[in-house]
Amino acid sequence: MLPFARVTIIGLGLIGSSIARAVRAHMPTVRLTGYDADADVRATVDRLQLCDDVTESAGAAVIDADLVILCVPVGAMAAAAAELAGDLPADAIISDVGSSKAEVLRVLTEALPGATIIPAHPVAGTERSGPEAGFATLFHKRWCIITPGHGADPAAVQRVSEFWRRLGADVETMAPEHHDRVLAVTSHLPHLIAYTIVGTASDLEEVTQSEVIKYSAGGFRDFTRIAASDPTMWRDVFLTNREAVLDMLQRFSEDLTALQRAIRLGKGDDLFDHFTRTRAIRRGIIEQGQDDPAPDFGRSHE
Ligand SMILES: NC(=O)C1=CN([C@@H]2O[C@H](COP(=O)(O)OP(=O)(O)OC[C@H]3O[C@@H](n4cnc5c(N)ncnc54)[C@H](O)[C@@H]3O)[C@@H](O)[C@H]2O)C=CC1
Ligand SMILES: O=C(O)C(=O)Cc1ccc(O)cc1
Repeated sequence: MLPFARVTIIGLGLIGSSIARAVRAHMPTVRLTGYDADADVRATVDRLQLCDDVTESAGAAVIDADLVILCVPVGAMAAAAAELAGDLPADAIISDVGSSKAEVLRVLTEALPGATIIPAHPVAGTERSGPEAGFATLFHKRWCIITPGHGADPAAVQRVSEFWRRLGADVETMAPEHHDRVLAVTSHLPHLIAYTIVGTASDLEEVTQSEVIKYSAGGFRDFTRIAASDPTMWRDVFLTNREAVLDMLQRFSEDLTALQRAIRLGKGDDLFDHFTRTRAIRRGIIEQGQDDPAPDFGRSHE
């Protein structure tokens, strides 16, 4: 049996439109309703026929939903929830796909008192945004982390887990605070480093922009892809996962300083040992079948 019959997606950008496409592909009988605050996005979703209905308000979109998924930037979750609060059916489950979880659970609980809130984070995406960037296979064999709060209804957690499994994801359940620490080091800090290094390279006086582009070897090219990620989305991630990111950043700075010192003092053995340890970590990731699908993930859909 399908976990949900009527699914509403609020926010029809990369992730929302990918969910719509994946629902169409894997659960074609589900009735899909969508709403986006941006009229151009609504028109695009209509043209691409990604939903059965695209409404003119958030309230109209949720009126008979049994699952509502908020796919807006994490800084817009509170406003999106407040907008639909008056029309959310009492038995509906509300979920989201935000990249940070504790703060989102807090604002959703505040905006929707008494609602069944089961947050989730599909750990799958690209640097692109908008409804045309989405694709149906985005979640295939990628993790989706469900982060229920204390006392969440286990049956509701099961239904949301089953929904994501049907979209092709592997599902794990985790406390929101633990999620935020794990993702701070595996996703948020790497994005911050990419944003930094691309800025550093472009600010160099003695190296021209065209040299940076022309001679960007593999490593730097990968950073430029990550640093092209959506500014609104990432601003919100850093502001809503502040403590965990600052803690990981502190540890990272200390480790960077240790490497800096090893270079300055010519301690080749220290550098070699460090690089040997990190090479083993990469090999472990590949052996577990969790390799990055490709730095150009998603481009084949352009
Ligand atoms: N981009 C990625 O790789 C991933 C993003 N996420 C999370 O997914 C969420 C959405 O990200 P994307 O789809 O990449 O962003 P996007 O920018 O492609 O789409 C967001 C959409 O939300 C709409 N929106 C903003 N405020 C709204 C509101 N109050 N009501 C209705 N619609 C509103 C925007 O008009 C836009 O169309 C974010 O919370 C992000 O942290 C999660 C996994 C991966
Ligand atoms: O494009 C990439 O490499 C990503 O890391 C995509 C991504 C961005 C945000 C998330 O919360 C999850 C995945």
